Amino acid sequence: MRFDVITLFPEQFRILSREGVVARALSRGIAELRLWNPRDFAPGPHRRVDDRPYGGGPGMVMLFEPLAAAIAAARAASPKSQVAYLSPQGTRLDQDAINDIAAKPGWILLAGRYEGIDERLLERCIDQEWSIGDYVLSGGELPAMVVMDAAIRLLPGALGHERSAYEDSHMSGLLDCPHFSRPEEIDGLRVPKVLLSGDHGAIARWRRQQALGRTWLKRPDLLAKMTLDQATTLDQATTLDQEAR
Ligand SMILES: CN1CCN(C(=O)c2nonc2N)CC1
Repeated sequence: MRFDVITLFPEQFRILSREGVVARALSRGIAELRLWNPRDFAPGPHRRVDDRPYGGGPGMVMLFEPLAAAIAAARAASPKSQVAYLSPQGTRLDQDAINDIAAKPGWILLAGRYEGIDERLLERCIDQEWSIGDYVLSGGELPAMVVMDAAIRLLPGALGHERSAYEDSHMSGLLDCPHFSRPEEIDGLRVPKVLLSGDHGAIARWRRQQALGRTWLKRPDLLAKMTLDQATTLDQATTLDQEAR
């Protein structure tokens, strides 16, 4: 899977290639990342990438021409990729959306800055607009990294234990179950006995019950979204899990 990111701050993306799941996926060729700086596509000696907004008002707007040229160059390099702009006005991303994103061959992510981009880019050059949440950040770089992290970890081979991605929160439509590790007791707080029993069926049932209970208490909206067939799939997965262990 390939990501092309259009950003005025390519250095920010160094963190992705340093350590962790994404860095490992990049080093193994499971995912690719190429960065495009609009300033390299800005004409004239000053290579302007922003200017004042028509109609007045605070801040600056990113200019159409350099971004359109950078998008065209990225499209030429990644012809199978669609273009997505990260912004608070975009479609709010959830795990289902990330699953769909991860199923595509690649994405060109436009990370905006300042007050935003010239609106005509959305009409002429951008295929999708995504938001990572209803709050305003200082730029689109962190949202782009959030999308890359969430999608790349789903790719085959990206995580050590293939099933981990499936068992994570939200993958099954539920919140995650509680996790415990050594020691068995901390300040009178003991690890649930079932987790020490070695009975994998009982452990799987306990974990599913905990996930359902937590979701009911913390995010009942997720349960409302969950269809009966998903719940059945969850049961089947758990049964398969039991048989496999
Ligand atoms: C121009 N720039 C404004 C700030 N921004 C966001 O707040 C954002 N992006 O994706 N989800 C979000 N929330 C990115 C774009």
